[in-house]
Amino acid sequence: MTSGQIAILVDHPIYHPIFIDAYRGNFSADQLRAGSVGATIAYALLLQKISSEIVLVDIVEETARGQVLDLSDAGFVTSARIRQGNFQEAGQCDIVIVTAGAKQKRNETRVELIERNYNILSSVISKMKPLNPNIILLIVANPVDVLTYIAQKLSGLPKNQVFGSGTFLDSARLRLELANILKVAENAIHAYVLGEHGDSQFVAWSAAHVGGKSLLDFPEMKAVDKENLAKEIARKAYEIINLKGSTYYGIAGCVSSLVQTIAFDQRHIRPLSVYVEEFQCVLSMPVVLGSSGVERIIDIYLSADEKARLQKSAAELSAICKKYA
Ligand SMILES: NC(=O)C1=CN([C@@H]2O[C@H](COP(=O)(O)OP(=O)(O)OC[C@H]3O[C@@H](n4cnc5c(N)ncnc54)[C@H](O)[C@@H]3O)[C@@H](O)[C@H]2O)C=CC1
Ligand SMILES: CC(=O)C(=O)O
Repeated sequence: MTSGQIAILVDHPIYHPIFIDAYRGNFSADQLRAGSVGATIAYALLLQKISSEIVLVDIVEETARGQVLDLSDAGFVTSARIRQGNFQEAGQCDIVIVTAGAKQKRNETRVELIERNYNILSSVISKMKPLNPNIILLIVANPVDVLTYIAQKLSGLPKNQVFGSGTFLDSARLRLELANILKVAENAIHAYVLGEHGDSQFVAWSAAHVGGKSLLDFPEMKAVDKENLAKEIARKAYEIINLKGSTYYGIAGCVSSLVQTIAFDQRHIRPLSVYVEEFQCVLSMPVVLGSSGVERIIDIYLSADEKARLQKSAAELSAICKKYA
C-alpha cells in the first residue's frame, strides 16, 4: 500500500434498521430520523460542523439510543451535541429531515413503497404537531416526490417550507460520470437529472454546461451513448441495493450539503422535489434554496424531447398523487 492509502476491512455486511428524526442546527434547531440513512446523515452533519445540536428520534427507541451513543463517540471532532429526542421536540426544530420509512427490497421500485410509507409519514407528522410555523420539512424517505406532496398536505405548511431531496442524488451520480468523461471537477459541471426520483427521471442534456460551454459541444460527448448513460444513472440505486442491501452515503452527502445551504442562506441551485403548479404534483426542478426553504423554481430550457419526458414523469406522479389529494 502506498502512503496516503487507507484500507478499511469489514468482516460482514451490516443490514440493520436505524433511523433519525431530529437535527438541531446552530441557528436553532433541525431534525431527522434514525435508520441507516438518518444515522449517516447525522454523521455527515457532525463532520461538517454546521450544527450545534442534532436530535435523533426513532419509533424504536433502542435504535435511536444506540445511534446516539455510537455517534457521540465521534463528537470530539465537532462542537455539535447529539442526543435522543421525541416527536414533540422534533416539531419545534428548524429543520426536520424525514428518513423514516421502508426501503426498497431488491428490484422493488420506489413507488411500490407508497402504502407503507404513507402510513409512517402521516403518523410522524401528526405526532410532531403543533409544528413550529417556520419549520423546514426535508423529505428523504421514498417515494420522495409523492411523500413530499403528502407532507405538504398533512403539515399545512407553506409549500416552500416542505420539499424533498428529489433528483439531487441522481444529478450527483450524473456529474460523477461526466467528470470522469471530461476530466474536470464535478462542481464545474452544471447538469441536472429532473422529474421523478425514480424510473421516469430524465437528463436535461440541452441545458447542461461546463465552464460556460454547452456540455453537448464537448468532443468527448460525441462518443457517449447518452440514452444508456441516463439509464445507468437511473439504475444505480438498484445496482447498489442488489450488491449491499441499501444506499446511504450518497444521500447523506446530498442532505448535509442541503442543510448547509439552508443554514447559511447560500442560495445554491439544486434539483429538488417541489410542487409544480403546471402539473399539480411534486417532482424535481432546479430551485434556489435559502434559509426559508425554496425561494423559486428556475424555468430551465428543455428541448422538445426533454419537455415530453418531463410531462411523462409528471403524468405518472400526478396519477399517484391524486389518490392522496
Ligand atoms: N431520497 C433518496 O435519495 C433516498 C431515500 N432513501 C429512503 O430512505 C428511507 C430509509 O431508508 P434506510 O434508512 O435505509 O432504512 P432503515 O430500515 O435503515 O431505516 C428506516 C427506519 O424507519 C423507522 N420506522 C419504521 N416505521 C416507523 C414509524 N411508523 N415511525 C417512525 N419510524 C419508523 C425504522 O425504525 C427504521 O429505523 C427509505 O424509504 C429509503 O427508500 C434511501 C436512500 C436514498
Ligand atoms: C434508494 C434511493 O432512492 C437512491 O439511492 O437513489
